[in-house]
Amino acid sequence: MKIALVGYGKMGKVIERVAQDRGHEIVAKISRGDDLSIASKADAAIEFTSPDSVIENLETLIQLGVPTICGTTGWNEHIPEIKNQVERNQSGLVHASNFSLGVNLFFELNKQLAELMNRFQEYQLHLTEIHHTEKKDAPSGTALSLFEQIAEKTGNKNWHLGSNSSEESIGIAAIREKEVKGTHIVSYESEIDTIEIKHEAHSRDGFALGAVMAAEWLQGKQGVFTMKDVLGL
Ligand SMILES: NC(=O)C1=CN([C@@H]2O[C@H](COP(=O)(O)OP(=O)(O)OC[C@H]3O[C@@H](n4cnc5c(N)ncnc54)[C@H](O)[C@@H]3O)[C@@H](O)[C@H]2O)C=CC1
Ligand SMILES: O=C(O)C1=N[C@H](C(=O)O)C[C@H](O)C1
Repeated sequence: MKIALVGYGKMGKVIERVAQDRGHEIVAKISRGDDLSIASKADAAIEFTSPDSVIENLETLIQLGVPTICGTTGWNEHIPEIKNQVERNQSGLVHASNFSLGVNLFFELNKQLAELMNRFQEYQLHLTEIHHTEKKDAPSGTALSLFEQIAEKTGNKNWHLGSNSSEESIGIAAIREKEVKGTHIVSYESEIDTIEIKHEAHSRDGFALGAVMAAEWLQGKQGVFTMKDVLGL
């Protein structure tokens, strides 16, 4: 498969290695300010840039009709308008706050735990995410996905940045430390004890492998998908 990398930062570089190991060819490495139309010669574009660039990039890639994988976080409020554009142009898009197999399994555990714990009001829930100091968005896209999964099971509608939750709102602590690839913790705390589930990425390879597998899976498909569709969860 011919792949165009849109964004050649930390993730773009790992995706290049993983894609080449799987026998794919990188036909374009697109940086900020470059002409995106070069991506039209690729079978798939893999977009990992930044929250201020992603919407313009996606709009152009959809118009070019290039099947697109988007890992950039921090644009959830634009999902409905991007979905409309994909449908109008009959193109294909996989987007996910986290492309790793481990986190997508963790998401399933999170939903099951939320359903169980919702019956026990003595436990208070809070979320923690830890990332490297260069990260632009807070909370992380993955933490917001964890929150949305819990909200769907419990009806809890609000979150705020911080480590303490209240009756009305779940606290999401966003911690920034050098070199941390991505750690997410869901904690249920009572006076007596704490129940926690945790996912810790040891490298960026899992995110990159998931993105390349999503590009392989998307070939010949139309519509908007997430990693749940790719993995058949
Ligand atoms: N969904 C997932 O599994 C994962 C998502 N991410 C997300 O991916 C994004 C990128 O992460 P990193 O690679 O760590 O960031 P990074 O800052 O190392 O790399 C981003 C690159 O995109 C470039 N860029 C910015 N605007 C651009 C544009 N308009 N066209 C082309 N290139 C442009 C930047 O100059 C930079 O080189 C972030 O939003 C991050 O949250 C990161 C890891 C996993
Ligand atoms: O910026 C990162 O690095 C990461 N971003 C994603 C997120 O916001 O959830 C996924 C992963 O945790 C790494």
